[in-house]
Formats: sequence, structure tokens, C-alpha cells
Amino acid sequence: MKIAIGNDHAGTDYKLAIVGMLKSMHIEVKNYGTDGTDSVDYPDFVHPVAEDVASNAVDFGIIICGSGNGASITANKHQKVRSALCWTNEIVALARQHNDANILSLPARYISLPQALEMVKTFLDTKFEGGRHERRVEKIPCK
Ligand SMILES: O=C(CO)[C@H](O)[C@H](O)[C@H](O)COP(=O)(O)O
Repeated sequence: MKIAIGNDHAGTDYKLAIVGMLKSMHIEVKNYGTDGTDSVDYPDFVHPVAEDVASNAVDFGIIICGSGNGASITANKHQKVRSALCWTNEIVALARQHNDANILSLPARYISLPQALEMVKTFLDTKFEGGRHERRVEKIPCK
């Protein structure tokens, strides 16, 4: 499995911990940064993740900012991206089961690090249920 990950300054600490966890799980990671805590603009680090997901260069993306909103709004501008802003493990599971989300957006300032790590594991472990949800997901793209 291959994952692309990107974040702004609000998400750096969580991102580094998530990258460490993914590597310990022998998952290949493309880290687009930022790896620093100086103030940056989240679109600069989220667009590359979304491009990788949209082109199938990676299996999934993970994006992190303070609220998760800026990152998710940016990613969802890309056709073929379904970015889900999640704040509980149940929401993560539903994002995969019902929405076939291919990017997980995390609000670093509103969840704990243990929660964030658990949510990443759930995202990667949960399968799309298909069926009625497939019909709905197929209706999402812009006309
Ligand atoms: O874009 C966001 C809000 O949707 C992110 O949460 C950013 O991380 C946040 O806006 C950054 O705020 P800061 O005051 O510049 O640190």
C-alpha cells in the first residue's frame, strides 16, 4: 500500500507521528510536508496529495490542518477525490463504508494524537460496502 500525506503548520506534529506509524506498518509514504512549524498555506501541501490520489499514484491520501476544513475543501476540488473530514472513529468507518473516501482529512487542533492514529488505522482497514452506496458515489462527480 502507498499513502500520500500533506499538512500545514497546525498538522506537523500529528503528521510526523502518523508517518512513523505507517512506516512501522511497512506502508510506503510520500510525504509532501510541511515538516516545519512555520506558518504555511495548506493548499500548497494538499494539492500534491490530491493529484496523487486522483491519478492513482497512491492508494489513499491523508491531509491535516487545524480544523481539517481548509485541507478537505482543497482536496475536493479535484475530480476523483473524495476527501472526508473526520473527527471520530465511527465517522471514519462510515467515510470508507458508505462514501468510499480516498482521502482522510484530520482536524489536528480538535482531536488527540491517539485518536488521530486510531482513525488512520480504521481508514486503512475499512472496506467500501458498495451496493446502494456505489450508486450514490457514482452520482457525486460534477456535471
Ligand atoms: O484552513 C484551516 C481552517 O479551515 C486550517 O485549520 C488551518 O490550519 C488554520 O486556518 C491555520 O490557522 P493559523 O491561525 O494560521 O495557524
